[in-house]
Amino acid sequence: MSDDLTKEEEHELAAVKAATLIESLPWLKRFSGKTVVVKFGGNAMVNDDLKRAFAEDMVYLRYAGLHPVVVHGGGPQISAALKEQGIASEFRGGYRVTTTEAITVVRDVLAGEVNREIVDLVNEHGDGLAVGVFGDGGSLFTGEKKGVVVDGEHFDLGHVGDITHVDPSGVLAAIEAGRIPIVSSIAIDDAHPDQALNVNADAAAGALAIALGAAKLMMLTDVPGLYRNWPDRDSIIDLIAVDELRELLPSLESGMIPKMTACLDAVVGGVGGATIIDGRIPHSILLEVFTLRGAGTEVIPDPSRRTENQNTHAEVGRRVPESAADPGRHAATDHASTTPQTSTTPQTSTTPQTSTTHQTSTTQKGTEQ
Ligand SMILES: Nc1ncnc2c1ncn2[C@@H]1O[C@H](COP(=O)(O)OP(=O)(O)O)[C@@H](O)[C@H]1O
Ligand SMILES: CC(=O)N[C@@H](CCC(=O)OP(=O)(O)O)C(=O)O
Repeated sequence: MSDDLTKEEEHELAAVKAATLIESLPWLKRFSGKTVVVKFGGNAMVNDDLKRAFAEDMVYLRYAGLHPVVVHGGGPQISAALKEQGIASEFRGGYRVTTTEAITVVRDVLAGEVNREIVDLVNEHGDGLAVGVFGDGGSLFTGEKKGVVVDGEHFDLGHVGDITHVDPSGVLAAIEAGRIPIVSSIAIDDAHPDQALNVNADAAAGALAIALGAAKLMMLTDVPGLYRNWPDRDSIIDLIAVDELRELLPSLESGMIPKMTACLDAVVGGVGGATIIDGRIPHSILLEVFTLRGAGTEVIPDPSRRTENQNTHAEVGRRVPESAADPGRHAATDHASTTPQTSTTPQTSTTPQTSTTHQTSTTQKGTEQ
């Protein structure tokens, strides 16, 4: 403890630390032995201190008895590589238009550079626990091409796809071996199995969380959470049930569209809860998992549709508004099971998403990140 502190201050500080530790007890009990999927976005990867804090968090979760699975993005890193090679890159409705020339770069950056970097980082703190898994290896992700409708106009996105099939056996084997899988968001194109598809990393994290029957999905990003009226900073949402999110979805912009769609699909698909977290705050994952208040915006199931896996929030009384925490209705289990879904189709979306045409967006992500 600091020499500058009085004895009384030292005792107070110790009491705060003890209170923080003991606050984590219900969450340790709740999540120990459970799988949590963490989406690590490219925007959260630009700072070395944050990357190190993220790696420490993954190792901490593992040693606390949870099974973290990382799905990473790499949007800014892909943009930089494409620019360096003089390949044009633009976004439509939150998705990168990916030409035949670009898909090779996308795969090289995600599976080569970014995946290896995260594996190395986690291994620095975690005694070799991390293992890299490529989405298009061992048929983890299979997908089909998708297009997007923006302002009523249909756009071809090239080698971009939705995941239609997840085979999580490789990831499950890694989890069972006590490892931390680090997964890149590339899929095999079902129509052309020798070709890769560029899959939005949020969508990949959501699909994997469903297939693993995860207790939680956490998405690290560069804002404190979801804003009802973006960019009005007073409109941050702490907790949102899927019905309300479904209504809000058409008003969202750019990168928030795939992110919130993935959260919605994950929770509808049986994942315990999905949270958007500010990745710019060091150790925000630990705050989300182990504190009563949590962090960011949490998406929860509608009360009448909760599964056993999804009772956690209401039971512990965390952030749940009265309307969403109707204890009389918790037992209802009218949809997805809590057991790992293996090779079934994970996209149980009730959002305005189809396999070929995605959510209409009123605005577009810029041509370069
Ligand atoms: N309603 C909203 N609430 C919060 N952020 C929003 C909203 N609508 C659009 N955004 C934008 O979405 C961005 C996050 O998406 P994205 O850039 O794809 O993140 P990441 O790279 O972390 O996946 C934010 O930085 C913000 O600019
Ligand atoms: C289709 C599509 O847009 N794919 C994304 C994949 C990477 C990603 O999602 O990275 P972030 O999570 O860092 O944004 C892209 O090419 O940028």
